[in-house]
Amino acid sequence: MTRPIIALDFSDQEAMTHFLRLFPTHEKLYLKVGMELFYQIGINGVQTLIDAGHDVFLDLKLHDIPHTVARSVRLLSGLGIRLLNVHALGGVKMMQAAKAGLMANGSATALPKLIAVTQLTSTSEMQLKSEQLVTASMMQSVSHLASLAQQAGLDGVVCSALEVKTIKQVTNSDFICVTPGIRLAQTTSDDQQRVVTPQQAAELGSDRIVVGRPITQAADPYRAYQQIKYLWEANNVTR
Ligand SMILES: O=c1ccn([C@@H]2O[C@H](COP(=O)(O)O)[C@@H](O)[C@H]2O)c(=O)[nH]1
Repeated sequence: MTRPIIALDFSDQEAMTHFLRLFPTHEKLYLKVGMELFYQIGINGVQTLIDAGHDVFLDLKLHDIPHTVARSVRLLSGLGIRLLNVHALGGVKMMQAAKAGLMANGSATALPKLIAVTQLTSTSEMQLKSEQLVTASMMQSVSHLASLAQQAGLDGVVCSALEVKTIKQVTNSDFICVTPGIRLAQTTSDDQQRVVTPQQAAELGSDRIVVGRPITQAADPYRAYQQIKYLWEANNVTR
């Protein structure tokens, strides 16, 4: 069974440590370190999480010229993290460079899976048209970006669970779909636009769900984690 990935969106190590102390020490978690926390704890902080037995998704959404992304991915690939991502909007050449950077890492640790963010789950269909001037639908844009990521040799994408079925049709069933934008029914969506419940994500075929505020800002984060894990796993028979 795949555990939900918990987005550790905290501003410093102290807040992160306080949060992790709410979980039993034997519980090995799948944790996502994003930009906010990484800028504070850096590579050493990520190493601390790995040394404690947790799996780590380093969500830095790299998006720069191919040379810069390749060198960054090469460096980050040796940390022992499980997942690393770039932005598909950087283009095929940038994603190919990222893959080449990954393969050029000579460290003995297992290399992470490399995935690409398609359209952020905080982007609505309306924003796609009015701000990005994209005339295609959200589904077309996301599945096109997923095809480009596959073409560049990446392992999968970050998308909304709403797009998983179409992505798997245009790529293949093994192409990994990691899906944030998860909310329990009848709760706030915050800044997320393309949102589903853990049960829906499972039914729609997500490979991994990413959950932040519904756990980190819950009155009882461990209880919220267990509830979401149960709802996800109970509906997810194949993973
Ligand atoms: O399209 C994307 C890509 C990444 N994220 C990240 O996932 C979490 C979601 O947090 P919530 O509090 O559950 O909304 C957050 O760290 C984002 O940076 C995303 O939401 N959408």
